[in-house]
Amino acid sequence: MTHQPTLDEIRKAPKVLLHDHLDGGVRPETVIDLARETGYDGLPTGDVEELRAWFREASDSGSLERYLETFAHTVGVMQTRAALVRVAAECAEDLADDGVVYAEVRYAPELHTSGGLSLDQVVEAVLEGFRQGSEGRGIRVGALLTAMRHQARSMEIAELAVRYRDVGVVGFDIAGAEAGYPPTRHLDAFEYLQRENAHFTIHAGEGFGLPSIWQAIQWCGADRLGHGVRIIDDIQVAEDGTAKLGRLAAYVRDKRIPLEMCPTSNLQTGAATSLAEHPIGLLRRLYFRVTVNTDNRLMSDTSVSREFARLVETFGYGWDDLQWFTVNAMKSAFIPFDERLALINGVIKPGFAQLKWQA
Ligand SMILES: O=c1[nH]cnc2c1ncn2[C@H]1C[C@H](O)[C@@H](CO)O1
Ligand SMILES: [Zn+2]
Repeated sequence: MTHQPTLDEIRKAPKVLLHDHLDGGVRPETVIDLARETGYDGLPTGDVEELRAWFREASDSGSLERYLETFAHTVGVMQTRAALVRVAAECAEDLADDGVVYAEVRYAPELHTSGGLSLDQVVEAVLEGFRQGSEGRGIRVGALLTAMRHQARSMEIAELAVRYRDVGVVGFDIAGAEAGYPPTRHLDAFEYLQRENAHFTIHAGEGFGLPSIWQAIQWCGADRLGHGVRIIDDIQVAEDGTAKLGRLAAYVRDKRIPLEMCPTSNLQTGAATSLAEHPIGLLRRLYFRVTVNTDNRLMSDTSVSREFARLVETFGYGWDDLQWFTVNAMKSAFIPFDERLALINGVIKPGFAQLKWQA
């Protein structure tokens, strides 16, 4: 290994993204275009660069609740079929340009019906956009349907996810403010999904701590954890660096439960204080099944490559670490085993081997 991977080299690596919100990754210029086309008049500015900076700064609030307020503007312009097709197509294009070869992109269908679309029409529009944007670009994009945890539509959304599972929807999720809205509030939806042999992840351990993670896994049966950073509260590190895992942390590691970590987003919402102190460093050292994600590319002005580059800079990671995160993510995807394996052996490993050879 001669030098640390640079951002340009990382962009060329075949990457996998499991946690990315469609309404958190809209291009600023598209937000402005769509606002004009759909008559949305709530934007803080009509200038592309100012709007890009506004999202980044307004999201730096240190609170998940305030961070989520910025979504009013993206959701506000995503209320027509044409807008949803465009945003989804551009999402697939942007991820492919960043070198992502497999992505699971999530959004909440219930937030996109105020212009008169039905839930089914919302799902069909987004799938069409992913299809258009992926075509010929060497990327596969699956959808995760999110239910908002403060609302009461999770069963309906879970049924929607099952209905569309053979045509591009690969799983289910709950998102929104975590404190006060525990995962068990949606237990019926999770039990339904389990009976249907369907996959789901749960945002847990981001804006709230261990009880949320415990419920997500032990009551609801989550396959993966969105963020999960607060699992760190169940790990004690002695002065000599040795770590003692509590029962929940040990369970998460032993069962290889994937953690969808989103470092930059966590700094903005206050889930972590600095990148150097971000739990990802310890969790990677302890071989938890860590994956690296963007959460919201617009709000965090980021990409998978940039998240990787920041980790390289902070923790001194090399190609082997980046490949490890990537293989972890591919193993944790919600598509069938044989398809995951084909991507690992046919795309990811050869891609990283070439970059390592060139380094
Ligand atoms: O990091 C997050 N935690 C909880 N909820 C989130 C996060 N990022 C986005 N959301 C919410 C806001 C979006 O409107 C919704 C669906 O993508 O999910
Ligand atoms: Zn998220």
